Amino acid sequence: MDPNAMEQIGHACEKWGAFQLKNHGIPLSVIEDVEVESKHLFSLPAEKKLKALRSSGGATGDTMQNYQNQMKVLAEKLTHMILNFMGMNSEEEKKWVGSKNQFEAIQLNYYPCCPEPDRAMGLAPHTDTSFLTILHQTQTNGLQIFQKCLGWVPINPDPNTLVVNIGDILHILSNARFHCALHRAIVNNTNERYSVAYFYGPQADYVISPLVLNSDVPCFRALTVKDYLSIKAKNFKGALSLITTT
Ligand SMILES: O=C(O)CCC(=O)C(=O)O
Ligand SMILES: [Fe+2]
Repeated sequence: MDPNAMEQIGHACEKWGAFQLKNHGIPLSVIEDVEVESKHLFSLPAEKKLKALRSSGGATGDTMQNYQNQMKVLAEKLTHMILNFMGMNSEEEKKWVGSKNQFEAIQLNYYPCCPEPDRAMGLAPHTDTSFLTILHQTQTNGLQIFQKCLGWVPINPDPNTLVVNIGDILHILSNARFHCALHRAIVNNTNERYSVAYFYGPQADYVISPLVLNSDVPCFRALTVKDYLSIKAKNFKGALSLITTT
C-alpha cells in the first residue's frame, strides 16, 4: 500500500467525492468471473433470469459471494483510512467497522446499445445513499462524475482500476467536508456496457451524526440510516437539504 494512500484518498474525497483505485489487491480473475456471470445473467430470457437469481448456484452463488467477500475486505480498509483521515477516534470507529453491523449490496447494471444516445440516459444523475460504493465498469465508456468547475467529467474504464464513490452517509458523517459524488451513466450506439456496484455502509439502526472537530457546527442533524433512507425515498435529490441544520 502506498504510504501516502490515506492522504491522497482523503484529499480526493474532499475535492471530488470519488477516486480511482489501482493496486487494490482484488485478483483480476475475481472481477472477470463476476463480469462473465453478469453478462450471462443479462443474456437470459426474463423467467430464466429470475430463476437464476433465486437458485443457490445462480447469480447469487459462489462467484458473487466471493466477489462480495473481497469487496468487504477492501471497503473496510478504505473506511479505516477515511475515518482516520477525518480524525475519528478508534472507539467510535469500532461501532461498526470490522463488526457485523454493515449493510452490503451488489447491483449489476446493464446498458444496451441505444440507437439515439442523445435522447436517452443509462442511469440518471444521482448520489449513492451508501457510505461508499466500489464500482467495476467493463470496457465501454459511460460513467461521468459532476464537478462544479468542470461539469460532467468522464471516468473511463481500466481493467485494473476500481472507482470509489463517496455516498450520502459519509458526506453527512464528514459534516459536508467530503463531497458525495453526483454521477450518471450515459449510453452509446455502438457498444453495450456493464457495471457492478458494491454498496457498503452501516446498518439501518446506526445513528449518523456529523463528526464535529474543534469549534465547527454540525451541518446536519443526527438521524438513523433508516430515517435517512426513508427521507431519500420520498425526496431523492432534496434529501440532504431536508436534514441540514442551517
Ligand atoms: O454504471 C455505472 O457506471 C454507474 C452505476 C451506478 O452509479 C450505480 O449503480 O449506482
Ligand atoms: Fe451510483
